[in-house]
Order: sequence, then structure tokens, then C-alpha cells
Amino acid sequence: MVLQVERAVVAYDGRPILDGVSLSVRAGEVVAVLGANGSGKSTLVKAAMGLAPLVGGEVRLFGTPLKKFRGWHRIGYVPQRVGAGAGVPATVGEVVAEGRLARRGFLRPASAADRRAVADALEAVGLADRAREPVSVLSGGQQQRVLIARAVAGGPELLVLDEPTAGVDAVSQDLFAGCLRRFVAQGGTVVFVAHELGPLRPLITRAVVVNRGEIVHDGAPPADDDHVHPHAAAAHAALEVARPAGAGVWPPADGRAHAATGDARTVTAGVWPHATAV
Ligand SMILES: Nc1ncnc2c1ncn2[C@@H]1O[C@H](COP(=O)(O)OP(=O)(O)OP(=O)(O)O)[C@@H](O)[C@H]1O
Repeated sequence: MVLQVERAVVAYDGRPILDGVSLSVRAGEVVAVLGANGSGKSTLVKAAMGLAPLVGGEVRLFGTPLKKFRGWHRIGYVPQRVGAGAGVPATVGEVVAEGRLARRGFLRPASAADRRAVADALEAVGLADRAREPVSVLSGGQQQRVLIARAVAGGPELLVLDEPTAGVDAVSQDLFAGCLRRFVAQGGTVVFVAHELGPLRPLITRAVVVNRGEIVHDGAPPADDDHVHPHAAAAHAALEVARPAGAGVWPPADGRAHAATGDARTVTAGVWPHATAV
């Protein structure tokens, strides 16, 4: 199993955000995590990456408990967009090269293989000719592609992407879908959060819908985008609160698994959320 989240409980200020969520992802799967604003999608992927404080349950990456996991080079993580260029005086090539650090170590100089991987990743997202430009001059969609290239450059087995296509232009979405298709064809596993599937729809093998901190659907992808974002308004009104800044540093220096104390909740598999959503 590539990723196992078992009975995960995450709470902020005593308020449960994830309420005993379980999710297992096998090699080769392409899992879309869907749901309304504030339902807990980001928190679920952050918990899987050791970036949200688990007060119950357990996370395993490639079979290893998060606390003991050291194989961060096996994972490419793209957090929810904060802007790749915001205040960062780096070039496109430099940002993508950061994706090699977990693999080669911080002190060793870049090898020919590192440079090749960076060039390939830039090529894959259609930015090969922009490598020397500052990230800050790129459009939002292009900046998102830079972050995706950085994740891919590390040669990961698992890609975890939080809303990779949100607010991204159609060209960038198509390029990203192509990049993902090649990654999956080479045996890669993908978990991504999305509001709209767009060109990613044909790639998905499984959809997971989060509602109010619980998984209410785990199975077939929705037939169309009308069903991607269920009950958005109600859930948004009920759950949205001010969100403190600071999402943490990734990859974590050490795992952050906590004692397994969460309740197991029943996952309703195979039923699109109409039947089960609150
Ligand atoms: N660090 C935090 N501190 C306090 N509350 C938080 C924190 N992170 C998230 N939350 C709250 O947890 C709930 C779930 O947030 P989360 O970002 O996981 O939702 P989401 O489903 O990804 O939403 P969106 O689609 O809007 O990104 C929200 O009510 C949010 O305000």
C-alpha cells in the first residue's frame, strides 16, 4: 500500500476537522479527493504528509508509520497554491531544481542526472524555454506548473497535489493532465484534491468525497462536474472559519504520527454522495 490513513482525527482549537477518516491508496491508483469548501480535503492530504497534527489515528507511507518514514524523495507534494513567485527571487530552473534536494542531499552539487531530471520536468510542463526567467514574471497557471515540475523532478513514486488546477488556465490544465498521464503510465500513483476535474477526469481511477470531516463516498468517479462539488454552499456556511497562516514545512524533518485513539467511522463505499451526504 502506498498510502494508508487510518481513523485519522485532526482537530484545531478543539474543533474536529477530520473525524476518524480512513483512506488507503494502492500503487497505480489516481485518486481525486473532492468535496465542498472547508470539508477537510486539504487537511486530509496534509495529515497524510505529516503536516496536520493527528490527535488520533495513524498514517503509513509505503508501509512505514509516518513517525519513522524517511523516504520523502519517493513523494512529490504540491501544496495548495500560495504563489510560487511570491517574494521568491528564484528562477524557474532553480525552483524546479529544489525538487532534487530530498534525493541528492543539500550539500552535494547537482549531478548530470539531477540536471537531466530538471530539464525533463520542465519539458513535461511546457516550460523548457523559461528556465532562466524569474518565477515572479510567470502567470499563476505557469507558476503552478513550476511547482508541479519541482514535484516531478524528484522522480517520486507518489504525487500528492492540493488543488493543482484551481484558477489555472486551460492550457496549463491540459499540460498538467499530459504530465500526469505520463507519470501514471510509468507506474506512478497520484492523490489530488480538486473542485473541478476538467482534463483530469479521464485519468481518475477513484473518487473520494469528504464532507464535514468524513469520507462520504469512496468509489467510482462522478460522471460530470456537476457532481464534483456537492452541497458547497451549505457546507461552506457551516464550516468556514478564519484560517491561521503557516502550513508547516515539507518534507517534515521527522514524522508526526500520534497515538492511535480515534474512532473508526464507517465509510459508505460505492454510493455517490446524494444518498449519504449530510
Ligand atoms: N491550521 C488551521 N487552523 C484552524 N483551522 C483550520 C486550519 N486549517 C484548516 N482549518 C479549518 O478546517 C476546515 C477544513 O479546512 P480544509 O482546508 O481542510 O478544507 P478544504 O476541504 O480543503 O477546503 P477548500 O476547498 O476551501 O480548500 C475549515 O473550516 C478550515 O477553516
